Amino acid sequence: MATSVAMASLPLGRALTPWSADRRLRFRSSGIAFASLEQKTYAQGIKISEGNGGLPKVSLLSPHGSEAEIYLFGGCITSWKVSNGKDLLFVRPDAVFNGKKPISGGIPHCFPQFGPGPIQQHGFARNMSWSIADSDNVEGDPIITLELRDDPYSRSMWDFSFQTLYKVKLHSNSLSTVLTVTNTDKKPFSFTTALHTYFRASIAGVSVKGLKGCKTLNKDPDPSNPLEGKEGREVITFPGFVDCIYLDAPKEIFLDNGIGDVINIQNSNWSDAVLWNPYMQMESCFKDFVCVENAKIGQVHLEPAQSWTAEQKIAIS
Ligand SMILES: O=P(O)(O)OC[C@H]1O[C@@H](O)[C@H](O)[C@@H](O)[C@@H]1O
Repeated sequence: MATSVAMASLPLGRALTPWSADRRLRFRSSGIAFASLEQKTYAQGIKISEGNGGLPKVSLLSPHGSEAEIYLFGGCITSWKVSNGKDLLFVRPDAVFNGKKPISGGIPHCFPQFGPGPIQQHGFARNMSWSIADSDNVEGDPIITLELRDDPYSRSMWDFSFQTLYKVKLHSNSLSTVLTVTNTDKKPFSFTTALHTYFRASIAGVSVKGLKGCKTLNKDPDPSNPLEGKEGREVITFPGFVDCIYLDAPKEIFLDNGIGDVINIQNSNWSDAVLWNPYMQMESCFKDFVCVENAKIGQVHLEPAQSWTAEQKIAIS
């Protein structure tokens, strides 16, 4: 039976955005934020706790044994474990949890710019604190909806009023996310976006299937001036540096992570895909992950009050 616990957006979440050092210190020392977060009632299978660096973390726990963790800072899913306990996502060893720099790993947001472009690489959404807008439980599957709105920090880079809602649902063998961007301004805006998913992997054994025939924009060697091409391979492997955009990618692609799992990556309305492995640029960890990203590389144009939505579902067979 579906249980729904609707909550007002936490004003504190807004107050914590952007996550300046002063605010973080106040947050950590006073405990007000946690008290406020912990006092709320959440749907079954949802827990709020203090994560790395004292940052608030949402845990989703499924009765089937799967688990996910999401940091409100960046709205970043940092862990997705299926019932065998193996984490299918990867957080880089150099990741910091200081509420100032984006968390490097898991599923960071790129919004409102995939990049490169006029504002910071991958935009500011991964660098701001999201709030909890709602929680739910449908037939045992926990669901959390996070929200991000503009504030002076975002406005300093991108002067628009917006709302993004990010609904994360944990199933027994999959994790689905729905991202909705709404123009709450009086003027139109355009954006690009991506879910920059870091999958745990053994790079020598990694392959991606399903992208043959796509138009490509190869960011190697020059990310600002990508080379146009067409993917001719059924099976893409990662023998060296890879940084490539696939335009009009299919609704389903398959990742063999080289450590025993085939992950089915489905999407609706994420029109493009990105494959990235930094190879020797990240000598200490490139062997342990691959990024397979659902993206929207062409500008999404929204008139006032219009919304754009895209869904991603990652599942193991
Ligand atoms: O910001 P991060 O997590 O280090 O990722 C950077 C990489 O992200 C990828 O999505 C881009 O295609 C690369 O060009 C870029 O270098």
